[in-house]
Amino acid sequence: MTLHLDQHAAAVDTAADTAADTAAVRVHRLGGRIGARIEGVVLSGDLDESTVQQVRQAILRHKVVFLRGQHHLDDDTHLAFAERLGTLTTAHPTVNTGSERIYTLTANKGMAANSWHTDVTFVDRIPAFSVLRGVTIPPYGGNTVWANTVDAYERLPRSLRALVDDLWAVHTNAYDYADRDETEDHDDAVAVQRREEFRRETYETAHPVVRVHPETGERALLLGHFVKQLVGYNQLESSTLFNLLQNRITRLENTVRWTWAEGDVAIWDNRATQHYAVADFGEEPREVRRITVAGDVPVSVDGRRSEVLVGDASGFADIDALIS
Ligand SMILES: O=C(O)CCC(=O)C(=O)O
Ligand SMILES: [Fe+2]
Repeated sequence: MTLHLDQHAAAVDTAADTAADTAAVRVHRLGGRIGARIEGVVLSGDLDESTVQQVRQAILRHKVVFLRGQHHLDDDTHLAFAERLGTLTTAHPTVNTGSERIYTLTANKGMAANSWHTDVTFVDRIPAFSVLRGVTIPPYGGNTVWANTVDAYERLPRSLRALVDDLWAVHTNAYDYADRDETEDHDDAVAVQRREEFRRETYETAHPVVRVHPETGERALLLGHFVKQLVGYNQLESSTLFNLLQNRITRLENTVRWTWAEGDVAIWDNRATQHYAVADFGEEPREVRRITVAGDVPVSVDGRRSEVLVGDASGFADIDALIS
Protein backbone atom coordinates (compact mmCIF):
# COMPACT_ATOMS: atom_id res chain seq x y z
CA MET A 1 0.00 0.00 0.00
CA THR A 2 2.79 2.46 0.82
CA LEU A 3 4.46 1.26 -2.35
CA HIS A 4 1.64 2.81 -4.29
CA LEU A 5 2.12 6.13 -2.47
CA ASP A 6 5.87 6.10 -2.97
CA GLN A 7 5.51 5.38 -6.65
CA HIS A 8 3.16 8.31 -6.88
CA ALA A 9 5.60 10.50 -4.95
CA ALA A 10 8.42 9.51 -7.29
CA ALA A 11 6.30 10.50 -10.26
CA VAL A 12 5.57 13.85 -8.63
CA ASP A 13 9.25 14.46 -7.87
CA THR A 14 10.13 13.81 -11.47
CA ALA A 15 7.44 16.18 -12.65
CA ALA A 16 8.67 18.81 -10.21
CA ASP A 17 12.22 18.55 -11.58
CA THR A 18 11.00 19.59 -14.97
CA ALA A 19 8.85 22.51 -13.84
CA ALA A 20 10.86 25.32 -12.33
CA ASP A 21 7.82 27.14 -10.93
CA THR A 22 6.91 24.28 -8.60
CA ALA A 23 10.15 24.45 -6.64
CA ALA A 24 8.51 26.82 -4.16
CA VAL A 25 5.96 24.31 -2.82
CA ARG A 26 6.78 23.64 0.83
CA VAL A 27 4.95 21.19 3.09
CA HIS A 28 5.28 21.59 6.88
CA ARG A 29 3.90 18.87 9.08
CA LEU A 30 1.74 20.07 11.95
CA GLY A 31 1.65 16.91 14.05
CA GLY A 32 2.84 13.35 14.31
CA ARG A 33 -0.19 11.73 12.75
CA ILE A 34 -2.16 14.24 10.71
CA GLY A 35 -2.02 17.69 9.16
CA ALA A 36 0.37 19.85 7.14
CA ARG A 37 0.57 23.47 6.10
CA ILE A 38 1.46 24.18 2.50
CA GLU A 39 3.40 27.28 1.59
CA GLY A 40 4.37 28.65 -1.78
CA VAL A 41 1.11 27.87 -3.60
CA VAL A 42 -1.42 30.43 -4.79
CA LEU A 43 -4.54 28.37 -5.38
CA SER A 44 -6.19 28.80 -8.77
CA GLY A 45 -7.64 26.87 -11.65
CA ASP A 46 -4.54 27.74 -13.68
CA LEU A 47 -1.94 26.00 -11.51
CA ASP A 48 0.49 23.86 -13.46
CA GLU A 49 -0.22 20.15 -13.27
CA SER A 50 2.83 19.25 -11.22
CA THR A 51 1.88 21.74 -8.49
CA VAL A 52 -1.65 20.28 -8.40
CA GLN A 53 -0.10 16.82 -8.08
CA GLN A 54 2.13 17.96 -5.23
CA VAL A 55 -0.88 19.39 -3.39
CA ARG A 56 -2.82 16.18 -4.03
CA GLN A 57 0.10 14.09 -2.81
CA ALA A 58 0.33 16.20 0.37
CA ILE A 59 -3.41 15.71 1.01
CA LEU A 60 -3.11 11.93 0.56
CA ARG A 61 -0.09 11.74 2.82
CA HIS A 62 -1.17 14.17 5.59
CA LYS A 63 -4.98 13.74 5.26
CA VAL A 64 -5.69 17.46 5.72
CA VAL A 65 -3.65 20.42 4.48
CA PHE A 66 -3.98 24.14 5.16
CA LEU A 67 -3.02 27.16 3.07
CA ARG A 68 -2.93 30.63 4.58
CA GLY A 69 -3.51 33.92 2.83
CA GLN A 70 -5.63 32.81 -0.14
CA HIS A 71 -7.46 36.16 -0.02
CA HIS A 72 -7.65 36.35 -3.80
CA LEU A 73 -10.14 33.47 -3.94
CA ASP A 74 -13.79 34.13 -4.67
CA ASP A 75 -16.46 31.52 -5.35
CA ASP A 76 -15.45 31.16 -9.01
CA THR A 77 -11.73 30.73 -8.43
CA HIS A 78 -12.40 28.47 -5.44
CA LEU A 79 -14.47 26.31 -7.81
CA ALA A 80 -11.83 26.45 -10.53
CA PHE A 81 -9.14 25.18 -8.16
CA ALA A 82 -11.35 22.43 -6.66
CA GLU A 83 -12.09 21.19 -10.17
CA ARG A 84 -8.40 20.43 -10.61
CA LEU A 85 -8.78 17.72 -7.96
CA GLY A 86 -11.64 15.97 -9.74
CA THR A 87 -15.30 16.13 -10.72
CA LEU A 88 -17.31 18.35 -8.40
CA THR A 89 -20.44 17.22 -6.62
CA THR A 90 -23.59 19.25 -6.12
CA ALA A 91 -23.32 21.41 -3.02
CA HIS A 92 -25.45 19.10 -0.91
CA PRO A 93 -27.91 16.29 -1.66
CA THR A 94 -30.71 17.75 0.48
CA VAL A 95 -29.87 21.27 1.63
CA ASN A 96 -30.78 24.16 -0.69
CA THR A 97 -27.54 26.09 -0.46
CA GLY A 98 -28.46 28.81 -2.95
CA SER A 99 -25.65 27.61 -5.20
CA GLU A 100 -25.25 24.50 -7.27
CA ARG A 101 -21.83 23.62 -6.04
CA ILE A 102 -20.95 25.82 -3.06
CA TYR A 103 -22.11 24.84 0.40
CA THR A 104 -22.09 27.98 2.52
CA LEU A 105 -22.08 27.25 6.24
CA THR A 106 -23.15 30.38 8.08
CA ALA A 107 -23.30 30.11 11.84
CA ASN A 108 -26.69 30.69 13.40
CA LYS A 109 -26.48 31.66 17.08
CA GLY A 110 -23.10 30.03 17.47
CA MET A 111 -24.10 26.75 15.90
CA ALA A 112 -21.50 24.74 14.00
CA ALA A 113 -21.00 21.18 12.79
CA ASN A 114 -19.87 20.23 16.29
CA SER A 115 -20.19 16.51 15.98
CA TRP A 116 -17.50 14.17 14.61
CA HIS A 117 -18.28 13.19 11.04
CA THR A 118 -17.05 12.38 7.59
CA ASP A 119 -18.94 14.44 5.00
CA VAL A 120 -22.09 13.01 3.38
CA THR A 121 -21.57 9.35 4.30
CA PHE A 122 -25.29 8.62 3.97
CA VAL A 123 -24.92 8.30 0.17
CA ASP A 124 -22.93 5.61 -1.60
CA ARG A 125 -20.43 7.83 -3.40
CA ILE A 126 -18.90 9.67 -0.47
CA PRO A 127 -17.00 12.80 -1.55
CA ALA A 128 -13.26 12.27 -2.04
CA PHE A 129 -12.11 15.76 -1.05
CA SER A 130 -13.62 18.79 0.62
CA VAL A 131 -12.12 22.23 -0.05
CA LEU A 132 -13.18 24.67 2.68
CA ARG A 133 -12.54 28.42 2.57
CA GLY A 134 -12.67 30.70 5.60
CA VAL A 135 -14.81 33.73 4.63
CA THR A 136 -15.84 35.26 7.97
CA ILE A 137 -13.89 34.16 11.01
CA PRO A 138 -14.92 35.04 14.59
CA PRO A 139 -12.48 36.96 16.82
CA TYR A 140 -12.12 33.92 19.09
CA GLY A 141 -12.96 30.23 18.93
CA GLY A 142 -14.49 28.51 15.91
CA ASN A 143 -11.53 26.19 15.26
CA THR A 144 -11.99 22.99 13.28
CA VAL A 145 -10.42 19.66 14.27
CA TRP A 146 -9.60 16.74 11.97
CA ALA A 147 -8.85 13.12 12.90
CA ASN A 148 -6.95 10.49 10.93
CA THR A 149 -9.11 7.40 10.34
CA VAL A 150 -6.29 5.42 8.69
CA ASP A 151 -4.00 5.80 11.67
CA ALA A 152 -6.86 4.95 14.02
CA TYR A 153 -7.39 1.68 12.12
CA GLU A 154 -3.71 0.78 12.01
CA ARG A 155 -3.34 1.25 15.77
CA LEU A 156 -6.24 -1.05 16.68
CA PRO A 157 -5.29 -4.29 18.45
CA ARG A 158 -5.05 -7.10 15.94
CA SER A 159 -8.16 -8.82 17.34
CA LEU A 160 -10.23 -5.68 16.93
CA ARG A 161 -8.92 -5.16 13.39
CA ALA A 162 -10.12 -8.67 12.58
CA LEU A 163 -13.56 -7.81 13.93
CA VAL A 164 -13.96 -4.48 12.10
CA ASP A 165 -12.59 -5.82 8.81
CA ASP A 166 -15.85 -7.72 8.49
CA LEU A 167 -18.17 -5.14 10.08
CA TRP A 168 -20.74 -3.00 8.24
CA ALA A 169 -22.69 0.06 9.31
CA VAL A 170 -25.87 1.74 8.09
CA HIS A 171 -25.42 5.50 7.61
CA THR A 172 -28.39 7.86 7.29
CA ASN A 173 -29.22 11.56 7.24
CA ALA A 174 -32.49 10.86 9.05
CA TYR A 175 -30.95 9.94 12.37
CA ASP A 176 -31.68 12.22 15.30
CA TYR A 177 -28.19 13.54 15.99
CA ALA A 178 -29.58 16.01 18.52
CA ASP A 179 -30.07 13.04 20.82
CA ARG A 180 -26.34 12.73 21.02
CA ASP A 181 -25.59 16.43 21.37
CA GLU A 182 -26.30 17.92 24.74
CA THR A 183 -25.22 21.40 23.55
CA GLU A 184 -28.16 21.83 21.16
CA ASP A 185 -30.46 23.35 23.72
CA HIS A 186 -31.56 26.35 21.68
CA ASP A 187 -33.77 24.93 18.98
CA ASP A 188 -34.94 28.16 17.40
CA ALA A 189 -36.96 28.26 14.18
CA VAL A 190 -33.87 28.52 11.97
CA ALA A 191 -32.26 25.51 13.60
CA VAL A 192 -35.42 23.44 13.29
CA GLN A 193 -35.87 24.46 9.65
CA ARG A 194 -32.26 23.62 8.83
CA ARG A 195 -32.55 20.22 10.38
CA GLU A 196 -35.80 19.49 8.57
CA GLU A 197 -34.25 20.56 5.28
CA PHE A 198 -31.23 18.38 5.93
CA ARG A 199 -33.57 15.40 6.21
CA ARG A 200 -35.88 16.49 3.39
CA GLU A 201 -35.19 13.22 1.64
CA THR A 202 -34.04 10.16 3.46
CA TYR A 203 -30.89 8.35 2.47
CA GLU A 204 -29.58 5.16 3.96
CA THR A 205 -26.48 3.38 2.79
CA ALA A 206 -24.65 0.34 4.16
CA HIS A 207 -20.89 0.90 4.18
CA PRO A 208 -18.06 -1.33 5.34
CA VAL A 209 -16.60 -0.03 8.62
CA VAL A 210 -13.19 -0.56 7.04
CA ARG A 211 -12.81 0.75 3.50
CA VAL A 212 -9.80 0.33 1.29
CA HIS A 213 -8.69 3.75 0.10
CA PRO A 214 -8.92 3.80 -3.70
CA GLU A 215 -5.78 5.92 -4.20
CA THR A 216 -3.41 4.86 -1.40
CA GLY A 217 -4.58 1.30 -0.69
CA GLU A 218 -4.66 2.16 3.01
CA ARG A 219 -7.43 0.85 5.22
CA ALA A 220 -9.55 3.49 6.96
CA LEU A 221 -12.33 3.35 9.52
CA LEU A 222 -15.56 4.70 8.03
CA LEU A 223 -17.84 5.84 10.87
CA GLY A 224 -18.91 9.27 12.21
CA HIS A 225 -22.24 10.75 13.26
CA PHE A 226 -24.31 9.56 10.31
CA VAL A 227 -24.00 5.98 11.55
CA LYS A 228 -27.39 4.68 12.61
CA GLN A 229 -26.50 1.13 13.52
CA LEU A 230 -23.83 -1.49 13.10
CA VAL A 231 -25.19 -4.38 11.07
CA GLY A 232 -26.00 -7.50 13.11
CA TYR A 233 -25.93 -5.79 16.52
CA ASN A 234 -28.76 -4.45 18.63
CA GLN A 235 -28.84 -0.72 19.40
CA LEU A 236 -27.04 -1.01 22.74
CA GLU A 237 -24.30 -3.27 21.42
CA SER A 238 -24.01 -1.10 18.34
CA SER A 239 -23.53 2.06 20.42
CA THR A 240 -20.97 0.36 22.62
CA LEU A 241 -18.88 -0.83 19.71
CA PHE A 242 -19.34 2.45 17.83
CA ASN A 243 -18.14 4.46 20.83
CA LEU A 244 -15.13 2.23 21.30
CA LEU A 245 -14.05 2.82 17.69
CA GLN A 246 -15.00 6.52 17.59
CA ASN A 247 -12.95 7.12 20.76
CA ARG A 248 -9.95 5.62 19.02
CA ILE A 249 -10.45 7.91 16.02
CA THR A 250 -10.92 11.12 17.99
CA ARG A 251 -8.27 10.78 20.68
CA LEU A 252 -6.25 13.98 20.76
CA GLU A 253 -2.99 12.41 19.55
CA ASN A 254 -4.82 11.43 16.38
CA THR A 255 -6.04 14.95 15.57
CA VAL A 256 -4.96 18.34 14.32
CA ARG A 257 -6.71 21.58 15.26
CA TRP A 258 -6.76 24.60 12.98
CA THR A 259 -7.25 28.19 14.13
CA TRP A 260 -8.80 29.96 11.16
CA ALA A 261 -7.92 33.31 9.67
CA GLU A 262 -9.84 34.84 6.80
CA GLY A 263 -8.42 33.66 3.48
CA ASP A 264 -7.40 30.26 4.86
CA VAL A 265 -8.23 27.14 2.89
CA ALA A 266 -8.40 23.63 4.37
CA ILE A 267 -8.46 20.64 2.04
CA TRP A 268 -9.09 17.18 3.44
CA ASP A 269 -9.22 13.65 2.19
CA ASN A 270 -12.79 12.77 3.14
CA ARG A 271 -11.94 9.06 2.72
CA ALA A 272 -9.34 9.15 5.49
CA THR A 273 -10.61 11.68 8.05
CA GLN A 274 -13.39 12.87 10.30
CA HIS A 275 -13.79 16.46 11.44
CA TYR A 276 -15.51 18.58 14.08
CA ALA A 277 -16.21 22.33 14.09
CA VAL A 278 -15.89 23.67 17.64
CA ALA A 279 -18.93 25.77 18.58
CA ASP A 280 -17.21 28.09 21.04
CA PHE A 281 -17.45 31.49 19.35
CA GLY A 282 -20.48 32.86 21.17
CA GLU A 283 -22.79 34.51 18.68
CA GLU A 284 -19.97 36.05 16.66
CA PRO A 285 -20.43 35.77 12.90
CA ARG A 286 -18.72 32.83 11.20
CA GLU A 287 -18.94 31.69 7.59
CA VAL A 288 -17.05 29.02 5.72
CA ARG A 289 -17.72 27.77 2.19
CA ARG A 290 -17.21 24.21 1.04
CA ILE A 291 -16.81 22.62 -2.36
CA THR A 292 -16.73 18.84 -2.58
CA VAL A 293 -15.01 16.65 -5.12
CA ALA A 294 -16.81 13.42 -6.03
CA GLY A 295 -15.50 10.13 -4.73
CA ASP A 296 -16.26 6.54 -5.53
CA VAL A 297 -18.25 3.84 -3.80
CA PRO A 298 -16.31 2.41 -0.83
CA VAL A 299 -14.96 -1.11 -1.11
CA SER A 300 -14.45 -3.42 1.87
CA VAL A 301 -11.35 -5.43 2.69
CA ASP A 302 -12.91 -8.44 0.97
CA GLY A 303 -13.91 -6.48 -2.13
CA ARG A 304 -17.60 -5.77 -1.48
CA ARG A 305 -19.03 -2.37 -2.42
CA SER A 306 -21.29 -0.19 -0.28
CA GLU A 307 -24.97 -0.60 -0.94
CA VAL A 308 -27.76 1.99 -1.11
CA LEU A 309 -30.69 0.96 1.07
CA VAL A 310 -32.89 4.06 0.73
CA GLY A 311 -32.74 7.06 -1.64
CA ASP A 312 -31.08 7.74 -4.96
CA ALA A 313 -28.21 10.18 -4.69
CA SER A 314 -26.78 9.58 -8.13
CA GLY A 315 -27.36 13.25 -8.99
CA PHE A 316 -25.24 14.26 -6.02
CA ALA A 317 -22.28 12.24 -7.07
CA ASP A 318 -21.70 13.99 -10.34
CA ILE A 319 -22.66 17.57 -11.09
CA ASP A 320 -22.38 16.96 -14.82
CA ALA A 321 -25.39 14.69 -14.60
CA LEU A 322 -27.44 17.66 -13.46
CA ILE A 323 -26.22 20.51 -15.58
CA SER A 324 -25.66 18.84 -18.92
O1 LIG B 1 -17.40 24.79 10.02
C1 LIG B 1 -16.39 24.12 9.82
O2 LIG B 1 -15.26 24.49 10.14
C2 LIG B 1 -16.49 22.77 9.15
C3 LIG B 1 -17.89 22.47 8.78
C4 LIG B 1 -18.03 21.13 8.13
O3 LIG B 1 -18.32 20.16 8.76
C5 LIG B 1 -17.77 21.02 6.69
O4 LIG B 1 -17.44 22.01 6.04
O5 LIG B 1 -17.89 19.91 6.16
FE1 LIG C 1 -18.30 18.44 7.48
